[in-house]
Amino acid sequence: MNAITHEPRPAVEVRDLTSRYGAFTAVDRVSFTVGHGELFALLGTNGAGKTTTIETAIGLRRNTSGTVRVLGRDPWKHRRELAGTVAVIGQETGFADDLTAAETLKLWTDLHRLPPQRDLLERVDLAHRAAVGVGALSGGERRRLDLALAVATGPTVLFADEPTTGLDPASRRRTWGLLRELTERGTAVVLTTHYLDEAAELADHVAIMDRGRIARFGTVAEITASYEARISMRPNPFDPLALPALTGRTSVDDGRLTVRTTELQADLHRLLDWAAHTNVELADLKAGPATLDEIFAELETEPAHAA
Ligand SMILES: Nc1ncnc2c1ncn2[C@@H]1O[C@H](COP(=O)(O)OP(=O)(O)OP(=O)(O)O)[C@@H](O)[C@H]1O
Repeated sequence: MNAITHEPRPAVEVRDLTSRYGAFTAVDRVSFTVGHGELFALLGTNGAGKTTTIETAIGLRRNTSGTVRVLGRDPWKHRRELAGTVAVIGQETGFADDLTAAETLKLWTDLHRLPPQRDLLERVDLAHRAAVGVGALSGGERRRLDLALAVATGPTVLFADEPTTGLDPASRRRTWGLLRELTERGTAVVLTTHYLDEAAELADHVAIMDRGRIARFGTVAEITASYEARISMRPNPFDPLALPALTGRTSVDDGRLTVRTTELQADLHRLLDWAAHTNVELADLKAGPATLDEIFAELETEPAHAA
């Protein structure tokens, strides 16, 4: 139906993308590529530039400099041609607000000459909202309807801006299943999210944006491995001077002891051993890699990027 064919080149190529709002640089020389069947997750603090990047990639915003190619095309110039193969979650669907969710899905499948797919509303937890006008759906429900439309057609590229924000854990997992189904069918997915577990679950590669730049890139495991692991607890009784020798750095905040360490297992062993021998209770003990919040907090303390 459309002239865009699969090419060996990446589905999405962003090179040195810079976007300014007046004098303010919201996206600063960002580069990444996404292959067919790959899921690329963009994470970042609020205002890091994720939405601006996505809006540029779907042709809603013109970049100040750099190049953006989606299926080899400039999305700003070829948005209409790309519309048949590129789907977007999180922007206006373009459907009439007074059509119900069920009517919207039927119109969509009819337009694409697909058989009716009534179970799709159920799969995105919208069966109970089937008769509700699209205009009366919440933001999260609209994103799920967008996802149902995307799953129905199996787009070549899907841009999903925070598809799971506001969903309960069970709905999030169902959404993950549908996104995985799409990548297995070859769809390239660019996802923005505020959740590291979501990126860990789904993404082949992750970029963490901070103040317009990609501050970290890799798999979630690679990124978290580049930060010290954390052990934290509320020792009871607590005498900071009685702690055993540890490899990691300790800090105390409001009775909670935190150890930042590159030797998680060894330091945890030392602490447990010490607690057993000294009859100290390690209340609310947590141990594991740095969380996204901790990574963001550390990024924020890094100096602003050099120009
Ligand atoms: N229309 C605009 N005019 C001026 N500044 C803008 C405009 N839109 C966004 N910005 C600024 O550009 C920066 C990047 O915004 P953007 O929405 O891309 O970030 P984000 O990473 O998607 O944030 P969030 O997670 O909060 O959605 C922010 O500092 C924001 O205030």
